[in-house]
Amino acid sequence: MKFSWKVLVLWTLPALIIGFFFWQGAFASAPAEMTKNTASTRMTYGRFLEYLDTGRVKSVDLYEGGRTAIVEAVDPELDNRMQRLRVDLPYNAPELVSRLRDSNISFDSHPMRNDGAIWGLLGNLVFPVLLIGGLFFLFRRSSNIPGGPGQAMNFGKSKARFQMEAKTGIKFDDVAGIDEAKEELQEVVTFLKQPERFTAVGAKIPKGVLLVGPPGTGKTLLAKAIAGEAGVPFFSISGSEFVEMFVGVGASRVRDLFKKAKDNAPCLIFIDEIDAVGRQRGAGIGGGNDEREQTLNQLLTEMDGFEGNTGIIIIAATNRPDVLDSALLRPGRFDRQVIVDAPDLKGRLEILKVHSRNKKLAPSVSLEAIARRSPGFTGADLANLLNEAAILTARRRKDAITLAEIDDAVDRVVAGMEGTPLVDSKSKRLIAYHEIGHALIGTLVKEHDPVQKVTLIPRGQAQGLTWFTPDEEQGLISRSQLKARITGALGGRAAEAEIFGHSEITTGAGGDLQQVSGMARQMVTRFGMSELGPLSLESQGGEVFLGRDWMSRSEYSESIAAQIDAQVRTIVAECYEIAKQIIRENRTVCDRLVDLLIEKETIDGEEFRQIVAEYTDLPEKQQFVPTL
Ligand SMILES: Nc1ncnc2c1ncn2[C@@H]1O[C@H](COP(=O)(O)OP(=O)(O)OP(=O)(O)O)[C@@H](O)[C@H]1O
Ligand SMILES: [Zn+2]
Repeated sequence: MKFSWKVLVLWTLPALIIGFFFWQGAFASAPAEMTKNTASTRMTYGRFLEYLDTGRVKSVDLYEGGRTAIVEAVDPELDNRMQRLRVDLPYNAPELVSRLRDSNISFDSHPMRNDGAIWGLLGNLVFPVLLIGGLFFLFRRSSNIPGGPGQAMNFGKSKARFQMEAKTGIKFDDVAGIDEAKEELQEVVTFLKQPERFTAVGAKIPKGVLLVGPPGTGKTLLAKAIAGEAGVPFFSISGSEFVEMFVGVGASRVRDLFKKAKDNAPCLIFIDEIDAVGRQRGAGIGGGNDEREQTLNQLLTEMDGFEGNTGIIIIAATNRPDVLDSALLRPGRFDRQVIVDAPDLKGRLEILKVHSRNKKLAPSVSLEAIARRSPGFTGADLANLLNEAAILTARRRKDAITLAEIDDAVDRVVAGMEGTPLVDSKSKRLIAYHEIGHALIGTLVKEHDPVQKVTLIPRGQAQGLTWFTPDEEQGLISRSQLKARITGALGGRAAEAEIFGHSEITTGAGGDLQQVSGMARQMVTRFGMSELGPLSLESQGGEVFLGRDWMSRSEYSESIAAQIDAQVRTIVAECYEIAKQIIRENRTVCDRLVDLLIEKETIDGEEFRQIVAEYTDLPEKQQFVPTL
């Protein structure tokens, strides 16, 4: 943190104040009773009751919240002399207290010895706490003057956790690569800016739009751009923040949010992750979640409670539209859906243009090459990629980002941080065979995507990696392509088993097998590519289609489940056999590639294919591979 007087004053002043009151509190109420609260002789509780019954007790003083009594009693064994005795009482003896009150024994109850000091201290703390609270509030206020450009204001963390930005400062130009979504939402800007145009001809302005798409595709950004273009305030909250532990809190947050929004209309409300509150009611584990349902009901009520021309538009985002309660999607609520998907090649190029505006790129770097190198990247990934590349450039003390940094940044975004390679050892050899297994099968199976590079440099969780260049914008995927992918993914395990023997296979294939099972299962249940025929048997969420409704997996018959499992197993077994066979038949080139990989740590796709081609014919598709 940078040094500033404001911070110094804000922290030291309260500290001094607290210190002062502690010091004062500790002395202020050192009680005078301390002297009375002592007695050297103890008496058991039973004895005390006996004394009480026989009328020997003259006075009782309770201390320490009723846990200790100092009793004055006459002791017959000591010539009826008065004695001060200390009795430890069983905690909280209310009958005793009422009995003493009703008797004519002198009875008093004192705050405990330290009670006095503690209460005094607490009493004295209330003031400084209020003072500090006030100071912080002032500080927050002064640094968050509403209306400042792009300023986020958090309305009282404890109550409504929504953010408000008076001006988002984001324009449609800042959002790229999702042109269709932008076009559809252009109209929303007009709803906010000129509602008269619609109401004049009797059109009902929609209240809610649902943005559907995977994380990081720019849904939040798009919503902010709408607010920015329309020049209206932007309220945002995440669905997960609505739902709290305490029943009723979520509903009251919804109420607060809409109240604030109405006060600031025209404006835009953005609810991220709406599926967190908007799941189908009564579908939760154990019959549902009262708090969530209450929150959802409040949201529905609020949405019904205002007219479309009030100037409030609600935009919600989710990547699971299928789990949403159908009440949310009815007319008058989120009745418009806009898909915000991961960008295609052209889209990625556009996004890269936006995010490279303020970055220094070497002339040799073409954004198009980066776009080609990053299939499947979302807008957030691309922004992250360029930033990582810039960080690497700075670390390497270069003055512009070159292809080397882009390349490393891609690997980093996809697979995580680079680790230190293993020294030559048996396990390094095994990993090399595993990766070469993937790459070799990827190269020799006809329908597989070409190898981009194989490396033994660990990244993230992986000890080695094989990269493939996916067929750009391929669209539909055929059954044989899926089987080729499964075979390739099994290549690592197949090589381990063929070379080192079944007893030496390792956990390194765990991730591969997960992918394999996922793909094979989808072939059977989603794409109707097995002997079970062209049937959709399972939704993405793991639900199963039976007759008219989607049901959870446990609801369909054991026999269907068994048939699905058998089909999945057949596909995987078949692919695994092919993979092992390819390794067996190409053992010589496999060994040579492993030696080379251990020596060089990385082999690029072109070199890899050249070496393989010396031993065997490459399938046609693999012979001409565009490189970056
Ligand atoms: N289409 C895009 N154009 C430009 N930048 C984008 C785009 N998509 C994402 N980004 C960048 O990624 C960041 C994160 O995106 P954003 O938060 O909008 O994604 P999201 O879809 O809302 O994700 P989530 O569902 O995880 O909230 C943005 O701030 C922006 O820098
Ligand atoms: Zn693997």
